[in-house]
Amino acid sequence: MALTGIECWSESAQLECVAVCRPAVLEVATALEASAVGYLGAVSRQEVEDASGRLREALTRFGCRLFDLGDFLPESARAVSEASVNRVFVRDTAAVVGRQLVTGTAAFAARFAEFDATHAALGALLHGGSRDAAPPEGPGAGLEFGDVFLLDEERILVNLGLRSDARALQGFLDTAWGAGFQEVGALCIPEHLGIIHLDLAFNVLGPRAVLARSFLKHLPVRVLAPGQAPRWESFEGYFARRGQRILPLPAAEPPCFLSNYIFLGPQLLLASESAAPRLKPLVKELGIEVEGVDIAALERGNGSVRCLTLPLKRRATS
Ligand SMILES: NC(=[NH2+])NCCC[C@H](N)C(=O)O
Repeated sequence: MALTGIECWSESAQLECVAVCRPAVLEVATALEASAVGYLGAVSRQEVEDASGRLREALTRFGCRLFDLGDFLPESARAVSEASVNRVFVRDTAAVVGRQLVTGTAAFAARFAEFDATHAALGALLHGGSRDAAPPEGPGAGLEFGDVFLLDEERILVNLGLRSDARALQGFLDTAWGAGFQEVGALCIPEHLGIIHLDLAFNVLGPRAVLARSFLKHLPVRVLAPGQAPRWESFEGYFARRGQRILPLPAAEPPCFLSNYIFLGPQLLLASESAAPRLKPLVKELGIEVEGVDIAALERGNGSVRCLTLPLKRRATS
Protein backbone atom coordinates (compact mmCIF):
# COMPACT_ATOMS: atom_id res chain seq x y z
CA MET A 1 0.00 0.00 0.00
CA ALA A 2 1.26 3.47 -0.83
CA LEU A 3 2.12 5.87 1.97
CA THR A 4 0.03 9.05 1.99
CA GLY A 5 0.24 12.27 3.93
CA ILE A 6 3.99 12.93 4.04
CA GLU A 7 4.69 16.20 5.83
CA CYS A 8 7.69 17.84 7.55
CA TRP A 9 8.04 21.48 8.58
CA SER A 10 10.80 21.34 11.15
CA GLU A 11 13.46 19.06 12.58
CA SER A 12 11.99 18.87 16.06
CA ALA A 13 8.26 18.09 15.83
CA GLN A 14 7.07 14.60 16.87
CA LEU A 15 8.48 12.02 14.43
CA GLU A 16 5.61 9.84 13.23
CA CYS A 17 6.98 8.12 10.12
CA VAL A 18 10.58 7.53 9.10
CA ALA A 19 12.38 5.68 6.31
CA VAL A 20 15.58 3.71 6.84
CA CYS A 21 17.38 1.21 4.63
CA ARG A 22 18.78 -2.12 5.74
CA PRO A 23 22.52 -2.61 5.09
CA ALA A 24 23.77 -3.79 1.72
CA VAL A 25 24.90 -7.36 1.13
CA LEU A 26 28.46 -6.28 0.33
CA GLU A 27 30.73 -5.50 3.23
CA VAL A 28 33.66 -3.11 3.53
CA ALA A 29 36.58 -5.45 4.08
CA THR A 30 39.77 -3.38 3.86
CA ALA A 31 41.05 0.15 4.40
CA LEU A 32 41.29 0.66 0.64
CA GLU A 33 37.68 -0.42 0.14
CA ALA A 34 36.68 1.89 2.98
CA SER A 35 38.38 4.82 1.35
CA ALA A 36 36.76 4.06 -2.02
CA VAL A 37 33.27 4.37 -0.53
CA GLY A 38 33.79 7.21 1.95
CA TYR A 39 34.03 4.95 5.02
CA LEU A 40 36.40 5.53 7.93
CA GLY A 41 37.44 1.89 8.10
CA ALA A 42 36.45 -1.69 7.42
CA VAL A 43 33.37 -3.15 9.08
CA SER A 44 31.77 -6.59 8.88
CA ARG A 45 28.32 -7.30 7.56
CA GLN A 46 27.26 -8.85 10.86
CA GLU A 47 28.30 -5.76 12.82
CA VAL A 48 26.30 -3.40 10.59
CA GLU A 49 23.30 -5.75 10.59
CA ASP A 50 23.28 -5.81 14.37
CA ALA A 51 23.64 -2.04 14.64
CA SER A 52 20.89 -1.49 12.09
CA GLY A 53 18.61 -3.79 14.12
CA ARG A 54 19.27 -1.73 17.25
CA LEU A 55 18.50 1.51 15.41
CA ARG A 56 15.19 0.16 14.10
CA GLU A 57 14.29 -1.20 17.49
CA ALA A 58 14.91 2.21 19.10
CA LEU A 59 12.88 4.09 16.48
CA THR A 60 9.98 1.67 16.83
CA ARG A 61 10.13 1.69 20.62
CA PHE A 62 9.53 5.44 20.55
CA GLY A 63 6.45 5.05 18.42
CA CYS A 64 7.77 5.83 14.92
CA ARG A 65 6.24 4.01 11.98
CA LEU A 66 9.23 2.58 10.16
CA PHE A 67 9.59 1.91 6.43
CA ASP A 68 12.61 -0.04 5.22
CA LEU A 69 13.32 1.12 1.68
CA GLY A 70 14.95 -2.27 1.08
CA ASP A 71 11.39 -3.66 1.02
CA PHE A 72 10.29 -1.28 -1.75
CA LEU A 73 13.10 -1.67 -4.27
CA PRO A 74 11.81 -2.52 -7.73
CA GLU A 75 13.44 -5.65 -9.15
CA SER A 76 15.58 -3.64 -11.59
CA ALA A 77 17.16 -1.58 -8.78
CA ARG A 78 17.74 -4.39 -6.29
CA ALA A 79 21.16 -5.69 -7.37
CA VAL A 80 22.70 -2.23 -7.52
CA SER A 81 21.25 -1.29 -4.16
CA GLU A 82 22.48 -4.51 -2.49
CA ALA A 83 25.99 -3.62 -3.66
CA SER A 84 25.82 -0.04 -2.31
CA VAL A 85 27.25 0.08 1.20
CA ASN A 86 26.22 3.73 1.58
CA ARG A 87 22.54 2.96 1.05
CA VAL A 88 21.99 2.99 4.81
CA PHE A 89 22.59 6.77 4.70
CA VAL A 90 19.12 7.49 3.36
CA ARG A 91 19.07 11.06 4.65
CA ASP A 92 21.22 12.34 1.83
CA THR A 93 19.06 10.94 -0.94
CA ALA A 94 15.85 12.94 -0.43
CA ALA A 95 13.82 14.99 2.04
CA VAL A 96 10.22 15.82 2.77
CA VAL A 97 10.09 19.61 2.48
CA GLY A 98 6.66 20.79 3.59
CA ARG A 99 4.32 18.31 1.90
CA GLN A 100 6.65 17.46 -1.01
CA LEU A 101 9.28 14.78 -1.36
CA VAL A 102 12.33 16.38 -2.97
CA THR A 103 14.94 14.03 -4.39
CA GLY A 104 18.63 14.83 -4.04
CA THR A 105 21.59 14.44 -6.38
CA ALA A 106 24.69 12.52 -5.31
CA ALA A 107 27.94 14.42 -5.66
CA PHE A 108 30.10 11.38 -4.81
CA ALA A 109 30.49 8.92 -7.66
CA ALA A 110 30.29 5.90 -5.36
CA ARG A 111 26.70 6.95 -4.59
CA PHE A 112 25.29 7.87 -8.04
CA ALA A 113 23.61 4.52 -8.68
CA GLU A 114 22.54 4.10 -5.07
CA PHE A 115 20.64 7.44 -5.11
CA ASP A 116 18.75 6.29 -8.22
CA ALA A 117 17.90 2.95 -6.60
CA THR A 118 16.73 4.62 -3.38
CA HIS A 119 14.63 7.11 -5.37
CA ALA A 120 12.99 4.17 -7.13
CA ALA A 121 12.17 2.63 -3.73
CA LEU A 122 10.74 5.95 -2.53
CA GLY A 123 8.68 6.11 -5.72
CA ALA A 124 7.26 2.66 -4.97
CA LEU A 125 6.60 3.58 -1.33
CA LEU A 126 4.76 6.78 -2.20
CA HIS A 127 2.98 5.76 -5.36
CA GLY A 128 2.40 2.07 -4.83
CA GLY A 129 4.56 -0.88 -5.87
CA SER A 130 5.76 -1.04 -9.45
CA ARG A 131 7.96 -3.34 -11.46
CA ASP A 132 9.65 -0.37 -13.10
CA ALA A 133 12.23 1.70 -11.29
CA ALA A 134 10.59 5.12 -11.41
CA PRO A 135 11.58 8.01 -9.15
CA PRO A 136 8.84 9.68 -7.14
CA GLU A 137 6.91 12.39 -8.91
CA GLY A 138 7.93 15.82 -7.73
CA PRO A 139 10.89 18.13 -7.68
CA GLY A 140 14.56 17.23 -7.56
CA ALA A 141 17.43 19.26 -6.11
CA GLY A 142 21.14 19.28 -6.86
CA LEU A 143 21.87 18.77 -3.19
CA GLU A 144 22.64 15.99 -0.74
CA PHE A 145 20.19 16.42 2.12
CA GLY A 146 22.72 15.95 4.92
CA ASP A 147 23.37 19.59 3.99
CA VAL A 148 19.78 20.76 4.52
CA PHE A 149 17.95 21.67 7.75
CA LEU A 150 14.33 22.71 8.15
CA LEU A 151 14.89 25.30 10.88
CA ASP A 152 11.19 25.99 11.35
CA GLU A 153 8.03 26.33 9.28
CA GLU A 154 9.43 29.31 7.41
CA ARG A 155 13.17 28.81 7.19
CA ILE A 156 15.66 26.36 5.74
CA LEU A 157 19.45 26.31 6.22
CA VAL A 158 21.66 24.84 3.47
CA ASN A 159 25.38 24.16 3.25
CA LEU A 160 26.98 24.53 -0.15
CA GLY A 161 30.22 22.66 0.39
CA LEU A 162 31.82 19.38 -0.57
CA ARG A 163 28.60 17.69 -1.64
CA SER A 164 26.12 20.43 -2.52
CA ASP A 165 27.04 22.83 -5.27
CA ALA A 166 26.17 26.55 -5.19
CA ARG A 167 24.94 26.21 -8.78
CA ALA A 168 22.17 23.94 -7.49
CA LEU A 169 20.82 26.56 -5.12
CA GLN A 170 18.48 28.43 -7.48
CA GLY A 171 16.55 25.28 -8.33
CA PHE A 172 16.22 24.45 -4.65
CA LEU A 173 15.00 27.96 -3.84
CA ASP A 174 12.15 27.57 -6.34
CA THR A 175 11.25 24.27 -4.68
CA ALA A 176 11.41 25.80 -1.18
CA TRP A 177 9.15 28.74 -2.14
CA GLY A 178 6.79 26.35 -3.91
CA ALA A 179 6.59 24.22 -0.74
CA GLY A 180 5.67 27.30 1.34
CA PHE A 181 8.98 28.25 2.98
CA GLN A 182 9.86 31.94 3.12
CA GLU A 183 13.58 32.13 3.72
CA VAL A 184 16.67 30.09 2.90
CA GLY A 185 20.01 30.73 4.61
CA ALA A 186 23.04 29.40 2.74
CA LEU A 187 26.53 28.93 4.12
CA CYS A 188 29.64 27.27 2.72
CA ILE A 189 31.75 24.97 4.90
CA PRO A 190 35.25 25.17 3.40
CA GLU A 191 35.97 21.99 1.49
CA HIS A 192 39.46 21.48 2.94
CA LEU A 193 37.92 20.75 6.36
CA GLY A 194 36.71 17.46 4.88
CA ILE A 195 33.30 17.82 6.60
CA ILE A 196 31.05 16.24 4.00
CA HIS A 197 27.70 17.47 5.30
CA LEU A 198 26.33 20.23 7.52
CA ASP A 199 24.84 17.67 9.92
CA LEU A 200 28.39 16.73 10.99
CA ALA A 201 28.81 20.23 12.41
CA PHE A 202 25.33 21.57 13.20
CA ASN A 203 21.83 20.61 14.30
CA VAL A 204 18.76 22.31 15.71
CA LEU A 205 17.78 22.07 19.38
CA GLY A 206 14.10 22.90 19.07
CA PRO A 207 12.68 26.32 18.16
CA ARG A 208 14.89 28.37 20.49
CA ALA A 209 18.41 26.99 20.07
CA VAL A 210 20.85 25.36 17.68
CA LEU A 211 24.03 23.39 18.26
CA ALA A 212 27.08 24.35 16.20
CA ARG A 213 30.77 23.56 16.03
CA SER A 214 32.73 26.68 16.88
CA PHE A 215 34.28 27.23 13.43
CA LEU A 216 30.83 27.93 12.00
CA LYS A 217 30.75 31.36 13.68
CA HIS A 218 33.30 32.48 11.09
CA LEU A 219 31.05 31.62 8.16
CA PRO A 220 28.60 34.27 6.91
CA VAL A 221 25.07 33.29 5.96
CA ARG A 222 23.60 34.39 2.64
CA VAL A 223 19.93 35.12 3.34
CA LEU A 224 17.53 34.61 0.45
CA ALA A 225 13.81 35.35 0.38
CA PRO A 226 11.35 35.54 -2.51
CA GLY A 227 11.12 39.01 -4.04
CA GLN A 228 13.99 40.39 -1.91
CA ALA A 229 17.61 41.14 -2.70
CA PRO A 230 19.95 38.56 -1.14
CA ARG A 231 21.89 39.83 1.88
CA TRP A 232 24.69 38.66 4.15
CA GLU A 233 24.37 38.11 7.88
CA SER A 234 26.98 36.86 10.33
CA PHE A 235 26.40 33.32 11.57
CA GLU A 236 25.83 34.48 15.15
CA GLY A 237 23.70 37.48 14.07
CA TYR A 238 21.53 35.26 11.87
CA PHE A 239 20.41 33.11 14.80
CA ALA A 240 20.32 35.93 17.38
CA ARG A 241 18.00 37.98 15.16
CA ARG A 242 15.62 35.05 14.89
CA GLY A 243 15.53 34.36 18.63
CA GLN A 244 17.72 31.25 18.60
CA ARG A 245 20.68 30.71 20.92
CA ILE A 246 23.77 28.96 19.64
CA LEU A 247 25.15 26.28 21.93
CA PRO A 248 28.78 25.56 21.02
CA LEU A 249 29.69 21.92 20.60
CA PRO A 250 32.60 20.85 22.78
CA ALA A 251 35.77 20.33 20.75
CA ALA A 252 35.98 16.66 19.83
CA GLU A 253 38.44 14.54 17.95
CA PRO A 254 37.26 13.81 14.42
CA PRO A 255 35.05 12.16 13.39
CA CYS A 256 32.49 14.23 15.23
CA PHE A 257 29.01 12.73 15.37
CA LEU A 258 27.81 14.86 18.29
CA SER A 259 25.46 16.89 16.10
CA ASN A 260 24.23 13.90 14.13
CA TYR A 261 21.10 13.09 16.12
CA ILE A 262 17.42 13.10 15.25
CA PHE A 263 14.47 14.50 17.21
CA LEU A 264 11.95 11.76 18.09
CA GLY A 265 9.69 14.25 19.84
CA PRO A 266 9.95 17.96 20.66
CA GLN A 267 11.93 17.18 23.86
CA LEU A 268 13.64 13.90 22.95
CA LEU A 269 16.70 13.16 20.83
CA LEU A 270 18.01 9.86 19.53
CA ALA A 271 21.82 9.93 19.31
CA SER A 272 24.52 7.32 19.02
CA GLU A 273 25.71 5.81 22.26
CA SER A 274 29.09 7.48 21.81
CA ALA A 275 27.51 10.93 21.46
CA ALA A 276 24.70 10.64 24.02
CA PRO A 277 26.71 11.02 27.25
CA ARG A 278 28.30 14.24 25.96
CA LEU A 279 25.03 15.63 24.59
CA LYS A 280 22.96 15.01 27.72
CA PRO A 281 24.54 17.69 29.96
CA LEU A 282 24.57 20.16 27.05
CA VAL A 283 20.86 20.00 26.29
CA LYS A 284 19.58 19.46 29.82
CA GLU A 285 18.99 23.17 30.42
CA LEU A 286 16.59 23.14 27.46
CA GLY A 287 14.60 20.31 29.03
CA ILE A 288 15.66 17.95 26.23
CA GLU A 289 16.31 14.27 26.97
CA VAL A 290 18.76 12.11 25.02
CA GLU A 291 18.34 8.44 24.22
CA GLY A 292 21.46 6.57 23.07
CA VAL A 293 21.69 3.67 20.63
CA ASP A 294 24.80 1.59 19.89
CA ILE A 295 25.45 2.11 16.19
CA ALA A 296 29.25 2.37 16.31
CA ALA A 297 29.52 -0.11 13.40
CA LEU A 298 27.34 2.08 11.17
CA GLU A 299 29.33 5.16 12.17
CA ARG A 300 32.32 3.59 10.43
CA GLY A 301 30.52 4.73 7.29
CA ASN A 302 31.13 8.35 8.38
CA GLY A 303 27.58 9.13 9.38
CA SER A 304 25.33 8.64 12.38
CA VAL A 305 21.68 8.72 13.43
CA ARG A 306 20.63 11.71 11.33
CA CYS A 307 22.25 10.35 8.18
CA LEU A 308 20.62 6.95 8.75
CA THR A 309 17.04 8.26 8.94
CA LEU A 310 14.76 10.06 6.51
CA PRO A 311 11.76 11.65 8.25
CA LEU A 312 8.60 11.20 6.20
CA LYS A 313 6.07 12.60 8.60
CA ARG A 314 6.36 14.86 11.60
CA ARG A 315 3.31 16.00 13.51
CA ALA A 316 2.32 19.52 12.49
CA THR A 317 2.82 21.88 15.41
CA SER A 318 0.19 24.46 14.48
N1 LIG B 1 24.29 13.13 6.13
C1 LIG B 1 25.46 12.57 6.29
N2 LIG B 1 26.37 13.15 7.04
N3 LIG B 1 25.74 11.44 5.59
C2 LIG B 1 26.95 10.70 5.69
C3 LIG B 1 27.19 9.89 4.46
C4 LIG B 1 28.46 9.09 4.56
C5 LIG B 1 28.80 8.33 3.31
N4 LIG B 1 29.88 7.40 3.53
C6 LIG B 1 29.20 9.26 2.18
O1 LIG B 1 30.36 9.42 1.97
O2 LIG B 1 28.39 9.81 1.49
